Amino acid sequence: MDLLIVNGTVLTMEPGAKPIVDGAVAVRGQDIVAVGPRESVPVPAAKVLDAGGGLILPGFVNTHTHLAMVLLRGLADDLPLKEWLEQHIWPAEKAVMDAETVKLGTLWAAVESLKAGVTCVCDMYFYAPTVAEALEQVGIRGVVPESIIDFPTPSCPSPEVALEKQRELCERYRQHPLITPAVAAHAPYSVNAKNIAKAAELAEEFDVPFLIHVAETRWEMETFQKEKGTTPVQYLADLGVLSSRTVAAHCVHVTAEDIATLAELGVGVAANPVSNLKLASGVAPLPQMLAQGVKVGFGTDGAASNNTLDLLRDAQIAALLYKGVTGDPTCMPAPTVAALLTRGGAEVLGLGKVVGTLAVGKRADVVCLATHEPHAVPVYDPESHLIYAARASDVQHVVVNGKTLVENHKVLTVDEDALRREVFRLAPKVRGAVEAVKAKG
Ligand SMILES: CSC[C@H]1O[C@@H](n2cnc3c(O)ncnc32)[C@H](O)[C@@H]1O
Ligand SMILES: [Zn+2]
Repeated sequence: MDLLIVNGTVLTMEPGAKPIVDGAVAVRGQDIVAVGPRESVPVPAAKVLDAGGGLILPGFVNTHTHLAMVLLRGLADDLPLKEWLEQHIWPAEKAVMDAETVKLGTLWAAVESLKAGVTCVCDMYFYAPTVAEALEQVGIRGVVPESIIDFPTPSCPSPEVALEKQRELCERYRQHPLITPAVAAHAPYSVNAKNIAKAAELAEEFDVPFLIHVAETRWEMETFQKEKGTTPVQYLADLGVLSSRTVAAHCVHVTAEDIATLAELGVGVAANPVSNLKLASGVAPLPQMLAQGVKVGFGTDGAASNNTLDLLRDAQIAALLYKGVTGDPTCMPAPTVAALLTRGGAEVLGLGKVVGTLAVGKRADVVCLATHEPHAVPVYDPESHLIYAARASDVQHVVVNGKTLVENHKVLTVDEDALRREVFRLAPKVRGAVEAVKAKG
């Protein structure tokens, strides 16, 4: 055996499975080869990870983020989405996001993600090959698209170039163990129908995820109703671009008919509760979506609107938020939320057969969560603990694709201190560049 993870309660997150007290997970190469009570799991192993009596569970799956935007964290707060994007974020990206900056931002974001228990990220940004290179360097699993918008982006002077780059990426990364190539179109209000259709066709041709922001704000919903006489979801459905490979980020402003359409077409929804709250975009009707059988996972969105990549925090806030808005304490119970954080996210990304639960034959993406700090003692119910008490800082060990990437809170694959120094060095330049752009008007 290559790796044995022992001395913890195993939460497999397989549907209906009970926690395994004093359980173990055995790993050979990239794969889980045994999960069960300690005495049932084969020994010896080349390496043993001791979970210290805590929890052993699948890594969290971040279904929607913009990794390199960690470099814009806290640069524009307390604004609505449209003003935030058009007057602050897009000018900032234009000024600073070259390939080198995206590489640094993505490395830093991957470190933040791993240390928060996230083993799989679905990015949506620019310079996809650079993003993929950074994720491989850290060792985290990723869905990586090149993104199309109807205006020049930091990596593509035109939508045509973006489409070419999307094709090259899909060809280069098919069959990669960690990187799933993908195609992204920014949103139905920023990409015209022809380009959305071309991007979706490419995703279909390569059978890769198709990512798009959908129905994030009231403005988007009202604009579509006024100008096209339909909702953003129906507009995309009528274009024929929604399918089981679609990852629709947000879906805050959706009608009952939209929810039925999302369910019928097998669309995955990446819900971003914290970003939606911070930008005052609204609250996505997740309980209704789940009741109708829509696939749902959680996303942080970028760190410029969250302002962290702590996906556990998104799940925990969601668990409380829906109780608050419905007045029903049984709404979004801990087991449901824990499932969305892991298995649900994997299903949204089309990776449900690969990761999302601890099961024999799946890749070993595993998190060990310490439960000895005062806020974590005692633990009666592991799922309750995860959703109502645990903190990202409890993440002790992280394994991705069978490789130990974090051991005793330390990232092993990259030099965190050196990256921190580089980010500190870059931050004043980012601030300066953004202020210069704003001063120009
Ligand atoms: C082509 S995707 C990257 C693009 O999206 C921008 N972005 C970041 N967060 C959001 C959001 O919540 N809604 C819409 N667009 C967003 C990001 O700044 C990049 O320009
Ligand atoms: Zn987003």
